[in-house]
Amino acid sequence: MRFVKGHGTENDFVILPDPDGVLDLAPEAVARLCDRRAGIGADGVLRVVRTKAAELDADAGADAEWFMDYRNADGSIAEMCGNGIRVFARYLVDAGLAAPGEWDVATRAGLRRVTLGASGDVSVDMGAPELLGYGEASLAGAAFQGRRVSVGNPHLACRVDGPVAALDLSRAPGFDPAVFPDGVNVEFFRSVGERHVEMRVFERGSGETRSCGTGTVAVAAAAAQGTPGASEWTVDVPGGRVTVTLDGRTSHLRGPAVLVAEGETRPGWI
Ligand SMILES: N[C@H](CCC[C@H](N)C(=O)O)C(=O)O
Repeated sequence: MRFVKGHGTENDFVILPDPDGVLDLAPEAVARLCDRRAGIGADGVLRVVRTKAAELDADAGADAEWFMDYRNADGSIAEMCGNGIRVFARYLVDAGLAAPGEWDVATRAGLRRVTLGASGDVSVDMGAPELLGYGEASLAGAAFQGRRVSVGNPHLACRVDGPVAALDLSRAPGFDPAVFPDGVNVEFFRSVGERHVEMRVFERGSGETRSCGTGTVAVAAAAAQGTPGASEWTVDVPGGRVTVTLDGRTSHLRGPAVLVAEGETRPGWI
């Protein structure tokens, strides 16, 4: 099986070109690919399939040639991946399967419009983040209050006072499954300047990652509560820096997308 390895602010992915949708990607296979010791190693898998070859609802990919089939490292399926879609778009242009410019990608959260040149950063219209009320997470017995935000996938954005580097994310944060029946990505963020935050994240299905694109949008939306009009936010994550723009109608995420390597898995390994 041919693969390409890429990352967006060190949130890394195994890209599986599958234009005709012939790969039957079982959760166990995804977990093996993502295993950082026995496999290739990644936070998730991006299967690249033409929408007409994907099992999508009739209208889901009507205006997009490509569907991003995103999987978390544990093999679970998630609705959307903000760093992943940047890497996905960069792969399509690099592989000559799409031209630089602006076009839609189909995802399980709906169409997402990407804008990219022949190289450099990628910008994505991430849709309107939905502030859904409040929730709580716990770390080592301490409770953290946060805003529940949907970016197509579920987030809990918890503001903290001290450096996020001081938090122990070696274990999953606790949360109420009655509030988050489908699980949740938990972000911890602190303001470090005007419209400038730092963040760490414990992702649903992948554990702590160096970055979470949908999470940066959730954090910017939570931090911007009450900020009138459009605002541009700088979000520092352990893996780098992204820019989130909120305009009251939708949100845009802009950041790097790097292709690192490509190869073939050994026959019979997966
Ligand atoms: N773990 C997330 C999906 C990946 C999100 C993250 N890698 C991003 O860049 O948005 C979830 O289960 O909703």
